[in-house]
Amino acid sequence: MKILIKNGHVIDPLFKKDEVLDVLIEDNKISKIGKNMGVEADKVIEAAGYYVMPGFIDLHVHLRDPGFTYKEDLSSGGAAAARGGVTTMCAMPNTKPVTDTKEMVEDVHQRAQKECPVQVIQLGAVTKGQAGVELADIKGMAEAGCHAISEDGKSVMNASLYREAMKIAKEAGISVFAHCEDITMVEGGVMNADEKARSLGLPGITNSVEDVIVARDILLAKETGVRLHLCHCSTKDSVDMIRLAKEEGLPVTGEVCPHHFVLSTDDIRQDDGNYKMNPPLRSKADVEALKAGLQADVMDVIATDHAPHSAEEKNKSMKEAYFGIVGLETSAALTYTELVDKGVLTMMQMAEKMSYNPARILGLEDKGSVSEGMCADLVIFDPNKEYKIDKNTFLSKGKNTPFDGYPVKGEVVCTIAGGRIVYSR
Ligand SMILES: NC(=O)N[C@@H](CC(=O)O)C(=O)O
Ligand SMILES: [Zn+2]
Ligand SMILES: [Zn+2]
Repeated sequence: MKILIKNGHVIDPLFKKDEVLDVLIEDNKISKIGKNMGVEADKVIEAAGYYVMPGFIDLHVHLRDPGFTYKEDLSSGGAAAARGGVTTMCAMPNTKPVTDTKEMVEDVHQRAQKECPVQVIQLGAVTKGQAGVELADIKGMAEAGCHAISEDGKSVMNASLYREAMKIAKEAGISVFAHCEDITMVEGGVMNADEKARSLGLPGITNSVEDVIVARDILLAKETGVRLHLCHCSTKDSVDMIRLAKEEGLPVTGEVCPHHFVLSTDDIRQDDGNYKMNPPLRSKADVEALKAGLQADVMDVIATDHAPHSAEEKNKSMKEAYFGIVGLETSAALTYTELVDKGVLTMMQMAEKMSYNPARILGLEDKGSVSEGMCADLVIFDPNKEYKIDKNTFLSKGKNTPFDGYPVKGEVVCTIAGGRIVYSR
């Protein structure tokens, strides 16, 4: 199968290409890139006025499969990813049972080949059952291709055990993806600890709940030499600590989720569970620090933390609702609208943070770039389309979003994964 994408504005972070070009795909590879190519193809896609970018690589997705498939499964999560321009995604292991063995990682990888239109990389848990007591088979899961371990949903509170896990991960050549939250400090908090929480009569989560674990984990990464990726950073001090770690040359990367750079605690108008996520929406000062961190490339990755839940689990008060919101189908539009269109990031930086840098973190040599010989994972993006986000159009089973009705600019026109068209507007 040959697909020719004509006249698109190619953004390639690897060779820093930023110009109108044609892209030819043959089978699952990008075979040729050039100006006004006159080649025969089975399918020609006219992309004038659109960006052609490397398919997005989302390092942080909850696919809920196995065990919570009423919230999402490989197929519905895959459809949502394709619609969002995501061609590779990392599935977090807080499933039921917890994904903590080599066999479970292999099972998801095998099923995903049939059930999911985009690539799934299943991450392994750090401890058995995410119970924080005994280490999971990190080496075995690495052999099964997990690329990283994560206890996401919580932190491994026993620093000695975590340090041991880091040593094994380092040895196995995989990364640690850290959810930073000192559970002993949460004290029942459901949103940012501030005036808004007090006015709503809700218990708050302070910034230090995140910051003390960010500090600890950077120090543990320094000691063990493991590649550390800090998930869903939400505070100014997280950004500052990652800056310092990078200045020291440590292999530390930082992730920001769209909801944390678009919304602040001020946007919470009432006690609505769809505004509840972990970490919570923070102050305006934190939001500005996250944006500045992204702009300065202190923060490397934009990932969704796509966390689908059922309507019953979310349409209630903050105290009762589960933590988490969906993100796969809103991430590109929110990033373009809030960061690129407003001049915070260039289009190249968007491609770096949503594709190139994640590919480097995962060690995927043939992804994250629109250049000859690379895997044919591409997204065609229309930067001019203006519309309001409508949760009823989501292909995800999860409709839990605070962005329903939110005006955005930018839409995925077409997603190509492994040389196959997996989504078309
Ligand atoms: N982010 C969330 O609020 N929830 C996530 C867990 C997590 O990412 O920590 C979930 O699994 O629902
Ligand atoms: Zn988390
Ligand atoms: Zn998560």
